[in-house]
Amino acid sequence: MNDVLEPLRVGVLGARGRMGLEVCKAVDAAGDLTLVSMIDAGEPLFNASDAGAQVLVDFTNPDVVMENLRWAIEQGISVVVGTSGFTEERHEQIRGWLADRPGVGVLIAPNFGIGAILMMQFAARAARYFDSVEIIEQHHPRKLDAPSGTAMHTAKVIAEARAAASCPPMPDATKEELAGARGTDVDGVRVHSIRAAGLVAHQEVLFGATGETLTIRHDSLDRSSFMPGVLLGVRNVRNRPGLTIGLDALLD
Ligand SMILES: NC(=O)C1=CN([C@@H]2O[C@H](COP(=O)(O)OP(=O)(O)OC[C@H]3O[C@@H](n4cnc5c(N)ncnc54)[C@H](OP(=O)(O)O)[C@@H]3O)[C@@H](O)[C@H]2O)C=CC1
Ligand SMILES: O=C(O)C1=N[C@H](C(=O)O)C[C@H](O)C1
Repeated sequence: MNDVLEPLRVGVLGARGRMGLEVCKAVDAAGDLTLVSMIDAGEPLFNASDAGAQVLVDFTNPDVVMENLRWAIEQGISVVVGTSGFTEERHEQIRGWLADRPGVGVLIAPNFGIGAILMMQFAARAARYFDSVEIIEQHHPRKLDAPSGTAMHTAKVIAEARAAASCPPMPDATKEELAGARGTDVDGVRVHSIRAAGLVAHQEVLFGATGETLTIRHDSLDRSSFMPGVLLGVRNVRNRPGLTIGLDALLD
C-alpha cells in the first residue's frame, strides 16, 4: 500500500493584510499545503490551534508579533515570521521561550525575496573592500516602520564584515545642520528611508572607494516575489527546531 502524505496544515496571522492575503493565495494554491485558519486583528489566536494548524505564518506588525510568537510557541506550533521590527533583545526572548519547547521551530526572515537575500549576501561580500557604504531603502507609504527590517539586517551584516576585516571608520566630514540629513546610524552604517506612493519594496547599497563606486540594487515590484521564500520556510520550519534568522540557511 502507498503512503499518502497529508498536506501540512497552515494558519496565517495578518491574513487580511497586503502580505497575508498573498500568503493565503499561495498556500491555497500549493498541493502539499492546506490553509486551515485565517486570522486578522481582533480575532482569537485559538482559532488556529482549534483548526489544527501545524505551521503559522505571521505578517502582522511589530507591536503584536511577539505576543503571537509567545502564544504559538506555548502551543507547540512552529512559525514562519515575515513581520519586521526584530532586535537582538527580541531574538533572545524568543530563544528563551523556545528552550521550553525543543520541538518547535521559528524562522524569522527580514526579507523572503530571493533577490533581496542575494543583495544582502553580495553586500556583505563587498563590505571589506570599500571605504564607504550607505543604504537607501524605498517603500510604499503605508509601511509602519523605518528603517525597514531588510535595511537593518543589511547594515548588521555589513558592519560584521567590516569589523572582521578591521576596516577603519568611514570618511565623513559632515557637520549636520539639520537632524536626519545624513539618515540614521545602524551599526555604524548610514541608512536613508524613502516612502512614496507607487513603490513596493526597494533597496540600494552604495559602496565607495577611491575613483569608483559599486551599487547593489534590488526591487520587489510585486508582493508575489516573496512567496517562493515564504513557502520554502513553511515547508521546512518544522525540521529546524529553535530560532533561525534569515532564509539563507534554507537556500544553502
Ligand atoms: N519579510 C518579508 O519578506 C516581508 C515583510 N513584510 C513585513 O510584514 C509586515 C506586514 O506587512 P503588510 O502586509 O504590508 O502590512 P498590513 O498592514 O497590510 O497587514 C498587517 C495585517 O495584520 C493585521 N493585524 C494587526 N494585529 C494583528 C493581530 N494581533 N493578529 C492578527 N492580525 C493582526 C492588520 O490588521 P489592522 O490593519 O486592522 O491592524 C493587517 O490586516 C510588516 O512588518 C512588513 O514590514 C512585508 C513584506 C515582505
Ligand atoms: O513593509 C514592507 O513592505 C516590507 N517589509 C520588509 C522590511 O521591512 O524589510 C521586507 C520588504 O522590504 C517589504
